[in-house]
Amino acid sequence: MSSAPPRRVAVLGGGHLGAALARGWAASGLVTAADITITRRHRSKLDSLAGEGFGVGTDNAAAVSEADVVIVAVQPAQVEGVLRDIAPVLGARPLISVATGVSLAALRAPLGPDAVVARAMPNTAVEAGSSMTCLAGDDRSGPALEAAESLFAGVGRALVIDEDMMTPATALCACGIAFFLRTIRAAAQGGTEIGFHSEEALLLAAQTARGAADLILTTRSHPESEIDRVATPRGCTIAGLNELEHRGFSSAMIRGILKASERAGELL
Ligand SMILES: NC(=O)C1=CN([C@@H]2O[C@H](COP(=O)(O)OP(=O)(O)OC[C@H]3O[C@@H](n4cnc5c(N)ncnc54)[C@H](OP(=O)(O)O)[C@@H]3O)[C@@H](O)[C@H]2O)C=CC1
Ligand SMILES: O=C(O)[C@@H]1CCC=N1
Repeated sequence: MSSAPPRRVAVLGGGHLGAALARGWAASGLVTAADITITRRHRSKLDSLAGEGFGVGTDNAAAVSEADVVIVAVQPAQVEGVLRDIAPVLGARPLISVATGVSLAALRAPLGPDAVVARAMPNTAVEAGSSMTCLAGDDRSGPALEAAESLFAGVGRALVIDEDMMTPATALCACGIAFFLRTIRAAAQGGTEIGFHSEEALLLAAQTARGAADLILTTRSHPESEIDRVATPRGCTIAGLNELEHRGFSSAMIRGILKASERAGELL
């Protein structure tokens, strides 16, 4: 069971993921917007988050000083500089990095060996409370891993994995949401070609995708068993499925995941 979520959170790096995290935690009720401070260098780009009630600023060390837990959400190559900024004030606060490819050892290098750090790999569905987030820590991560479990379980599902699986997790979950989004978009495009207005086609495709995911998550059955229940002999489903496979659908998805994993492993 995860412990109570931290009261005050500093999100260093209010870009796409940092903003999604802040909004997801506030929407879930896990942390109030006023207790989340988001930083980035360009203050004006934080105006809309400030308007939503979040604390915003450009001073990482000041944000850390007022927080119970720190989230690092800058690009991988920017992590080291941010950690150097905050090293003098971090103390024993748990720090969770969502940066791709930045190891626990690399996080501790500028902070010192006793820094309480963990890694998280969520996807942008944190904003909708529906992320799949993988977490990793080691024997010195204690409170950081606990804070990560409670924060990320509040905006989807969280699973602790070995650190050496964080790169594959990046490809399958963090990049993977883009692949499923493209699949939904493509299905909607097909829907429009067969007669639906685009907004209707998108709704139908997205709810159908959600249904497919819910079937697997609630029944724990295998996708192929579920497909067998849909595909009536000589019917339209098997005709469509076989056409997808003739066009390389499964192969394209598998290759996309492999490529993303390969690139994720090269980011630093
Ligand atoms: N996007 C996603 O879906 C996912 C991303 N990740 C990881 O999350 C991290 C962020 O990715 P993403 O949100 O896409 O990237 P973005 O480029 O959108 O966000 C990074 C943000 O960091 C800010 N930043 C840069 N330097 C500093 C600094 N010194 N202090 C404070 N803020 C700073 C930038 O703003 P400014 O220029 O104004 O400073 C920018 O808004 C990456 O490491 C990525 O690997 C992980 C999982 C999913
Ligand atoms: O594309 C990227 O590099 C980041 C990491 C995973 C998702 N977005």
